[in-house]
Amino acid sequence: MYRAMTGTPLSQIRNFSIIAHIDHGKSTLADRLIQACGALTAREMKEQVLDNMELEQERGITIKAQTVRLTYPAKDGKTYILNLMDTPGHVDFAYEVSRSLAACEGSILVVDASQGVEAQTLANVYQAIDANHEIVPVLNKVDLPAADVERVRAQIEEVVGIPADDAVEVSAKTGLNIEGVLEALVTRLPPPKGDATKPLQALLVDSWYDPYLGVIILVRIMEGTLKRGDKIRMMQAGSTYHVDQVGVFLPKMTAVDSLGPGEMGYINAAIKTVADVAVGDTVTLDRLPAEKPLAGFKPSIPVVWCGLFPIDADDFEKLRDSLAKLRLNDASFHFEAETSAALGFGFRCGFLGLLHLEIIQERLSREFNLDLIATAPSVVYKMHLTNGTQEDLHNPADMPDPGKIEKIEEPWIKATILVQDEYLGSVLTLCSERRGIQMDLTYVGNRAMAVYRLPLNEVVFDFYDRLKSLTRGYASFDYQIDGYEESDLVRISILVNQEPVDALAFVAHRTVAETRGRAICGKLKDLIPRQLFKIAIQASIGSRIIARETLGALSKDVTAKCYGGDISRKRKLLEKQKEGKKRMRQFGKVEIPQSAFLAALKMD
Ligand SMILES: Nc1nc2c(ncn2[C@@H]2O[C@H](COP(=O)(O)OP(=O)(O)OP(=O)(O)O)[C@@H](O)[C@H]2O)c(=O)[nH]1
Repeated sequence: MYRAMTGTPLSQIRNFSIIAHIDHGKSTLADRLIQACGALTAREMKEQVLDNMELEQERGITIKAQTVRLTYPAKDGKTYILNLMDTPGHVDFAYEVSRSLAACEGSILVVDASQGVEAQTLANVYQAIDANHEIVPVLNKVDLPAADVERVRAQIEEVVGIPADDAVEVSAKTGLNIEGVLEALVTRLPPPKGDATKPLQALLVDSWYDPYLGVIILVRIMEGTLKRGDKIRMMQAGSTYHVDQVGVFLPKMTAVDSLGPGEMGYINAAIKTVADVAVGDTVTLDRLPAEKPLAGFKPSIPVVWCGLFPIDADDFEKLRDSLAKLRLNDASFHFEAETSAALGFGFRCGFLGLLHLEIIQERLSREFNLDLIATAPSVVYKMHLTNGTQEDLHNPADMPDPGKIEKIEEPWIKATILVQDEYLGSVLTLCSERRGIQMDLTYVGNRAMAVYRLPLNEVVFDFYDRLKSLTRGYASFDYQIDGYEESDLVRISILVNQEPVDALAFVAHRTVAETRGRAICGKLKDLIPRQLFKIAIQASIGSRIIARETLGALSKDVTAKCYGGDISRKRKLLEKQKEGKKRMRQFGKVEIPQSAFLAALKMD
């Protein structure tokens, strides 16, 4: 068994995260640091060891925070333990960034020297500053001809507001000056504090399900010592467990005898499911508990909800099992059973954001082979009812009668957008179309930085896609939830052949209700195949119809064109039609194709 480097003084431990805008080279740099510290031989060095989920590798994004312990013999002659916490780069996972930061004393800020400061660079730095981190700026990709080190250095000072004179210039790709980063970690970041003899206080940073070992939890020891065989207690949850194993990531999981203050490692303690442990909780010893828990961080709350329904009703149980399996490794994702008059039995699912939603949906179809209909994503509204109660509305279809509603509050965000001057006009128009309120407009080098407050409802569906297409992919975007505000919101119902289609119901601000209702009816007219009879497609607020389209009747015989006796061709056509029908949903007498659900709600 690997023995802990017991006796490593705190002064020779450094705990750090790497923060960066997406694609600035965080994972590549992490790999280089691991390689430089000899944790893996070149042959073992699989590309991007930290991004180990298949989907993560394919999409090139980091979803789950990971940690690695490195051993570095520094120029001062001493050997240091460097604990690296990986952090995800995308806005949806900002919460995971904050908990990784809480476990460290410092951060490396990676900025692509050919791109400069981006929206997430700022958002991440502010989080690191909030966590009292010492920050080491690193200018990456200096091998690129387009790298402009001096310009980006000045940007970091002006826009980010931290000194960048001694920013480390590296190329994570070629391996240039990786030692400069390691030396900066040792000389510029503070060592952790803590007392090995105090009662145990360990921050629960992450947890996941390992098919062989069961639930693994990742902790950062703040005070005290944790040993194999100890009985631990979760201070907030109150539950207790026997520790079967403690260990560190080298980056392979390696058992050690004990973990002391300042260290990061894992605990395996026969915990049944990830839902039993709360990230942010404090782990202490049952026989000698700490007086109080550590200041945890806010729990992650799903902000975007949508319904997931199996296309084939027989897949309902399979969907339930698959969702439960995904939840084992992702406690931030929520689901509860739901019934829809239109779509049958399914689940209402909560996500941290749209990317999170997309990832879960893709994993369901790819790993579990499920064909699903997803309803339009919705934010969580706070409903204040006339009877004095308050409830959270996750599904527009459940909205109470307008007469029972005193007021409705909706979530707002603070968004930061960086964009080239030439696209600024269209970005400002997009923001104001989405009820945005401009808070600030400044310049970062030759790019504009617009700060807006926007209702989240206007952003969840296609804001990011629209922003990207308006700016040909150049805009960078980041947001934080920024409170709830009362708003004049109404539920718009869509009726097909007089039948309300609950899965198409949505909530919108009264001022845009009619335009959106009309747009959706218009789109549905093109998306719903003609039937043998005329169909009315309507949008309504309560009993008031605000838009109407009529779909003319048509008799459609797919085999009409095959006269003659070619039976096999006829059969093929009919088979094809049957396949198509499987992808439709019957509403009264009308069949609506699956593609209509999302397409109808896309705004142009
Ligand atoms: N030329 C050059 N390319 C680099 C360098 N570092 C990283 N890259 C490339 O930049 C791209 C993004 O790098 P990643 O390490 O995946 O970026 P990341 O910041 O980890 O991205 P996320 O994990 O999605 O947050 C990859 O194609 C890398 O090969 C560098 O120093 N020079």
